[in-house]
This record gives sequence, C-alpha cells and structure tokens, in this order.
Amino acid sequence: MNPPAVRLIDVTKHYWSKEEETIALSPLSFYVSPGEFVSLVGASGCGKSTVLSLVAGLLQPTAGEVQIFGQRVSHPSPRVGYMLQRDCLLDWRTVKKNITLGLELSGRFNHHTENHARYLLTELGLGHTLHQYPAQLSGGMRQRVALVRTLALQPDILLLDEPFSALDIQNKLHLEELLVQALKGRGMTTLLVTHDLEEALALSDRILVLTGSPGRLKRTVEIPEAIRKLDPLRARDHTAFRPLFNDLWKELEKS
Ligand SMILES: Nc1ncnc2c1ncn2[C@@H]1O[C@H](COP(=O)(O)OP(=O)(O)OP(=O)(O)O)[C@@H](O)[C@H]1O
Repeated sequence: MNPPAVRLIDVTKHYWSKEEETIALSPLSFYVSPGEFVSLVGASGCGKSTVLSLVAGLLQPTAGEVQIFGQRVSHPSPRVGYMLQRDCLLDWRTVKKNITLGLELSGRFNHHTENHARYLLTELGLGHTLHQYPAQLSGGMRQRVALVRTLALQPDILLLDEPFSALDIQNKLHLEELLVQALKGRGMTTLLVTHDLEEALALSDRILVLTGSPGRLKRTVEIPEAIRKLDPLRARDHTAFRPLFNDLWKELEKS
C-alpha cells in the first residue's frame, strides 16, 4: 500500500523564547492521502501554521515524527510547495521574473520549466502581466502570481497558509475557483490552513478541527461527495452546506 503523502506521528512541538516555553502542539497524529485536499481549522494560536512549517521541513518536532511519502522530514523538500498569506513578491522583478524565482533558487530554471510557469500564468488569467511589476497589480492579481510561483515548482504537496485571507470576497471566490481548476488533474496533495470555515468546506475533502492550547486534533469531518464534486461557489448553495457549517461553527466556539 502507498504511504500517505503527509503523516504526523505523535508530534509535539515546544518553542523556547527567552525563559518562556510554549507548547504549540501536544501529541498530534494525522495523515493526508496522496491527492487529497485537507484543511486545518481551529482557534488562533492552536498550532496550524506550526504544522505547515513542520511538514515544510522549516521546523523540527520536539518529539514524534513528520513524514512525507513515508520518509522522515529532516529538511525542506523540493516535493513541497509553500504559499503564505503575504505574497512575498519581489517588487524589483517583473511578473515573469517573480514566477520563476523559486525555480532559479532551487536550480531548476530552464527553458521547459520557464515555459510551464508562463503556461500557468496564462491559465490563471494573467498572461498579459508578464512584463509588469508587482506594484502595477491588484492584491488579488499579486496572490495569483504568488500561486503561479508556487505551482511552477510542480510540488507533490502544496501547503497553503491562509493564502486568500487578505482578499475581498469577490477576489477570494475567484481565486478559490482558479485554485480548483489549477489542481484538477495534477494529483497534488493540498494542506490548507484557513480561518474561513466556508472556504474549508467548499474546497476540502476532509477538515481537521484542532483545539488549543496546546494544539490537538479535536475532530475530523469528511465532506460529503455531493458537496465535494461541486465547484466552490456552487458548493456553498448545496442544502447540506449550511448545516455542516453551523455544526463546525459550534464546534469551534467550544474549542
Ligand atoms: N517562533 C515562535 N516562538 C515562540 N512561540 C511561538 C513561535 N511560533 C509560534 N509560537 C506559539 O505557538 C503557538 C502556535 O502558533 P501557530 O502560529 O502555529 O498557531 P496558529 O494556529 O497558526 O495561529 P493563527 O491562527 O493565529 O495564525 C502559539 O501559542 C504561538 O504563540
């Protein structure tokens, strides 16, 4: 049997700053299957971003083990792409040079990968911005460029830390649609951190509800097939959507 794309086994994470110790995660275990879209939700400070940093290999657990495709994570892997809330675009580089930045830094820039990055930019509706600078783009366009830069690395695992939270509702919905389109047929495994329950419900196969502090897994919610097969906008209109939302909302209020 194939190993999960992501697996946390009894992971704890402590932070030390000055004299103070913070326990961010108490033993936490979960898995994400290859190709699955899983969202992490929970109150502020319950350790969601810590989980992503551990999977990205930017942090090491205090105890327990983080694995990707059955291998222990000991350092950042080219198989993992990480997109943050801030777009982190370099203002002095054109869009063309921003979308290939990750490829350059990882030594994978060539004619073929550059063409693929440009193809993705067109796919996300920004082909015409190739020679523009980030300052010439709207917030939503900048996030799309950041998404292209992450997807251009062709990661097997995509980590998204509140990527759309700074956007207005229209841009957010548009980007959700584009993300779903971009992921279609690529078999990428996605782990999304979001405060937006609607977003989690509309995009995910499964939602993991964390409770703090320290962060623990409180509940796993499987999204019904009837909702999953719809695009994010139409998913919100499904009759099962609102009851599920209310149920999760109550769960989060208690945590
Ligand atoms: N570098 C650090 N040093 C010390 N404590 C930290 C550090 N990073 C995070 N923490 C603490 O660890 C806990 C979990 O933080 P984390 O950012 O993972 O939570 P989160 O659920 O992503 O929060 P939010 O939803 O507000 O972004 C918090 O108590 C936070 O203060």
